[in-house]
This record gives sequence, C-alpha cells and structure tokens, in this order.
Amino acid sequence: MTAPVVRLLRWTRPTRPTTTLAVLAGTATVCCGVGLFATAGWLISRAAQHPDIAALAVAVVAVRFFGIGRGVARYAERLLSHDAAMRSLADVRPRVFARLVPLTPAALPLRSGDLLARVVGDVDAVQDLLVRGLTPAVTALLAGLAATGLVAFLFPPAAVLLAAGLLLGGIGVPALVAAWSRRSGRAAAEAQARLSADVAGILDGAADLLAAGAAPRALADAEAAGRHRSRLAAALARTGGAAVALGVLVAGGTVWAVAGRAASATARGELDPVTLAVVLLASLAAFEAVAPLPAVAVALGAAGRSATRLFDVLDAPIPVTEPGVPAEPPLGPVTVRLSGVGVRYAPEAPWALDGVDLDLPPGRRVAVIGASGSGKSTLAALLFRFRDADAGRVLLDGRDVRAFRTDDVRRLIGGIPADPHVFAGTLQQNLQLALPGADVAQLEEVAQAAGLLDWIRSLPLGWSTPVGQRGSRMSGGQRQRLALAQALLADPRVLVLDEPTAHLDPESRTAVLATILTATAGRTTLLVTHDLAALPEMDEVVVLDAGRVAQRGTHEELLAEAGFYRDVWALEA
Ligand SMILES: Nc1ncnc2c1ncn2[C@@H]1O[C@H](COP(=O)(O)OP(=O)(O)OP(=O)(O)O)[C@@H](O)[C@H]1O
Repeated sequence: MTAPVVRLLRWTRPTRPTTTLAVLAGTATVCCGVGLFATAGWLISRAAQHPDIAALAVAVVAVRFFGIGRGVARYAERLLSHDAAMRSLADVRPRVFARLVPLTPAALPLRSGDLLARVVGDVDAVQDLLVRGLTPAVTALLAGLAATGLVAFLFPPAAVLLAAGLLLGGIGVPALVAAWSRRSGRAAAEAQARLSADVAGILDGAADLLAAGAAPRALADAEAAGRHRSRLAAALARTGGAAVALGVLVAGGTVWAVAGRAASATARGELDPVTLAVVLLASLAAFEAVAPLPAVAVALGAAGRSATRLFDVLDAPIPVTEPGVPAEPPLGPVTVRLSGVGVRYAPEAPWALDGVDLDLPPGRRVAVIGASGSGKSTLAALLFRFRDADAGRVLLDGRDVRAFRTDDVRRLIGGIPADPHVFAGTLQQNLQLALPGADVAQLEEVAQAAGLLDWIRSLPLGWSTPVGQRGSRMSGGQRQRLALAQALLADPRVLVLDEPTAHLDPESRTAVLATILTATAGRTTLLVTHDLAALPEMDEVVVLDAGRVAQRGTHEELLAEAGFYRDVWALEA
C-alpha cells in the first residue's frame, strides 16, 4: 500500500515543472547567499592588505551581483512554489469532491464538522507539502552540496567539518524534531477534528440544546476541547522553537570548528588569511540551506497525517458501483421490480431488508408501512440508489440497475428522501435545484400542485424570499410542500416519497397528504408512510416487519386478514 503522502504527491504531478523551477530558484538563493558571504569575506580581508583598487573591482561587482541575485532568486522561489501549490490545490479539490460524491450519502460515517475539516483543511496539506516540505528539502540538498563543494575546493579539511555539521543540522536535528512532534502533532490534529465536529454539532443542534437547557454544558465542552487543542498547539510550537535553537547551536558549533581548523592551518602557513575568511563566511552562509529543515520535518509529518486522514475518507468502500459500459436508460414509462432483495449495513449486522419482492409497473401506487426500524427507509434508499442491494436484484425494465449510470437511474427514480434538506437560499433557488433553468410558469405550476403558491404569493419578496439555514424561516409543513414541489418539478418516472408527512402536526399532515394523493394520481409512486389515511387510495400496501414482507395487498384485502395492518387500523379507530 502506497503511503498516503506519496499518493497525495502524485496528484501534484501536473505542477512538477513549476516545482522544479522553484527548487532551482531556492538553490540559487542559498548559493547567492554563500557567494555573497564568500566574496564579501574575500573583499574585506583582501582590502585590509591595501592592494591596488583595480584588484578589488571584480569582487565589488560580484558582491553586488550576489546581493541582488539573492533577492531576485528568493522572490522567484516564493512565486513559483506558491504558484505550484495553489494550482495543485485547485486541481486536487475537484478530485477530492469527485471521489466524495459516490460516497454520499450512504458511506460518509463521519460527523459533518470532522468531514469538513478533512476535505477543506487536510486538502491544504498539499500546499504545505510543496511549499514547506518538498521544495525546501530538495533545495537544502542541492545548496548544501554546492556550498560543501566550494569549501572543499578552497580547503578540504574544512569541508569535512562543514559536511558533518550540515548533516547533523539537516538530518539529525529534523529527525529529532520529527520524533518529538509526532505524538503531539497527531494529538493536535485529532483535537482539531474533534473541536470542528463539536462546533458544527452545536451550531446544528443549537435549538435542541437551548430547549433542553444543555447549551451551557455543550459550550463548556467545546471550550475545554478548544483549550486542549491550544495546549497541544503550544507544545508543537515549543518543539519548533527548540528545533530552531538546536539548529543555531549546530551551525555555531560547526563554524567554530571550521574556524579552529582553518586558523591553525593559517598559523602553520598552509592557508592564506584571505581564504580563511572566505572559508569561514561560506561555511556560515551554508547553514541557510538547512535552517528550514526542522520545520520541514514538522510540515511533512503534518502533511502525512493530513493525507492519511483524507484517504481514510476517500478510500471508504463506494456503496454504489458504476458500470464500465453503462446501458442506455430506457425511454418512456419504466417498470421497477425488486427481486429477493436483501440489504445489511455491516457484514455481521442483521438484514435490514431480507428477501423483499416488489413490483412497480407504470402508474401503480404502492405504499410501504411497518414499525419503526422495519426497513422502509432502506427500501427507499435502494430505489434512490444511495446504496446497492447485498442480495437479490433491483431491476429497471428488466435490467439490473447496476447496468445503468447512477445519475441516469436517479433521473428516472426520484422524489423526497427522508428528512429532505432545504438550502439557505431563496425559495426559487431551492425549487430550481430540482430542474435548473425552470421558468416561473413551471415553478408556479408545481408550487400550485404542492399547495405552496398562495403562501409564496402572499410574501412581500415572493419567490425571492430567503428561507434561512435549513429552511428555518419556513414551517414544517411548508418545508415538506417545498420538497414535494421539487419532486414534482424533477418529474421522475418513478416517484419515491419517504415519509413526506414526517414531523407535521395532524392538520398539516392531512393537508399535505391530500396534496400528495392528488399530485401522484396516475404516477408510478412508492410512498413510505406512517399515515393510514393515504392507504385506502393505494393500489397495493406492503407491510414490512424486520426487513421482510409480512403482508401485502389492497386496503380491503389486508383489513380482511388478521395481522399488523388490521391491528394498526383498530388502534387508529
Ligand atoms: N446507516 C445505517 N447504518 C447502520 N444501520 C442502519 C443504518 N440505517 C438503518 N439502519 C438499520 O437498518 C434497519 C432498518 O432501518 P430503516 O431506517 O430502513 O427503518 P425504517 O422502517 O425506515 O424506520 P423509521 O420508520 O423509524 O424511519 C434498522 O434496524 C436500522 O437500525
């Protein structure tokens, strides 16, 4: 299994030429620094010998060249590495979302805050990987080699000391820092995910928390999580600080060692004093190459953790498979048939649906009822193609649905899922989600059918009325009617309505149900419901019990036999 960080790196392949240029610019920066120090050292020490001014002219020009070149190269390196990182990010985000889409909604096991942290924050690891990880690491290697080569050319014994110091500062210290920060880094990432999830949970459930008087405790918990995260971040920062100090110590120690060795060679007359200055200052400047490496170790560790967390989500098994060569979706009215269908949510879990048969020919309306947990929503999810059957087959005009593209199936079979979502836009924007580009006449027609039009016309802003987060400015009945209007506007050939009157008061429930019965007349419909009032109108009623079909037939047939159906009617009466 390839390491997640390597997989993430592969995704940045298109920007590799820019990254290579950034590395070369970074190397040029450090080399200019070494050149600047070396020529400045040569200039000062040579000037002290009062030579002819002409002898110094080249060095003066070189100092200027390296001084200006260093700034220009640094600017180019920043520009190129950030350009590569931003372009990689722009490239990686759509890939992540494309991988996320087939997992939705059935295979996203995470809390939404945590998921958000992963697909937004952890994707940013790409940027850190390139700008703070890879580019400085390769730059350090190239520039370190160049600087050591220069010193080796001037005074080989000093180069040995310099190479040892650079290895210690460039590998030893970063390795130490990586080991120190591994645990706190992982804990900080986990604490950040927990904090994001807590905050998202509090925002989502604010009304319930307030109503239950649980808000202060939830806030205190989130605050504690925030403090915990800050403590871990501070520990990481301390590690980073200690690494910088250690790096400076190694650089200072190496320069002292080089100075001692070179000075004794000068005293013995083996090295002229001007070269001594050059060797000393070049060695000092060489450490600019390895100075960022402890931070690189921390950044690479964090990027690795981010990549792991990201691929944890992206590698989740996809609940619906796409065919290699998709079949053409059928034209005209379709028949949906379930044949011995079984679904289980985990290999060892009990079957949520077990050997279910169902026939939905064009124009037929079938209701599915049953106790809570009997598998009704699972059946609807199967038809929406949120997941595939683990046993048996779902057939569309006689062909397995897996032969068609998921999007095609969803265009043919659609409706109202359990707990339909209302987006924080206007009424028009929400309704148009079902059919982008629908004109006002179309919107008004379905709004009329869903019993929404009079209310919308009474609003000062009409269709442009903002509905608030999750439709908070609408009543429960209006939200359900909006969902119905969306389903009617999308006009799928098979309409699946999963408890469209859930959470409504008896009055709105009766009204919405009446609307549904009128709107679905003559349409192929599967209605999952707890409402008995709709059942006499249905062509067939299927009673589910622990995932199995316990009873099926028309209202009259089922009333005539002993069982769940007659019992619930008796209870209702
Ligand atoms: N995502 C899931 N992961 C694991 N188990 C699940 C999941 N969704 C449903 N189940 C289980 O599958 C069974 C059927 O659930 P389902 O939601 O289909 O029932 P339901 O009849 O729609 O219930 P209700 O009337 O309360 O909505 C239940 O035992 C439930 O716990």
